[in-house]
Amino acid sequence: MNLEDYRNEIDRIDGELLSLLEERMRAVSGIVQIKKEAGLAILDKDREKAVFEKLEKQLGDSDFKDSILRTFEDILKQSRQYQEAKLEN
Ligand SMILES: C=C(O[C@@H]1C=C(C(=O)O)C=C[C@H]1O)C(=O)O
Repeated sequence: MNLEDYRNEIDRIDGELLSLLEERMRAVSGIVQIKKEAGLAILDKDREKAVFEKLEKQLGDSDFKDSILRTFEDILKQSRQYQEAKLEN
């Protein structure tokens, strides 16, 4: 594959990631409504530990481990920030 081929592949993958991230945020949006009604805390450390344990098990190429896990740390951080903003309103 040449440079353009790889970039086309990245564009396709970015499109898939975008849809999946939107889908994930829609689920987060449902969760924050439940938390709001039940008066539950946004941060759930046990759940986050379980999320990361699952991800580590599913990881295929260990060479990407640190980069991918850091990306998920950001995804969860954004998820919490979104929920905090929703709870403020
Ligand atoms: C979405 C939740 O809220 C927080 C964000 C999480 C996530 O984005 O995966 C996981 C746990 C919580 O700290 C949840 O409680 O499931």
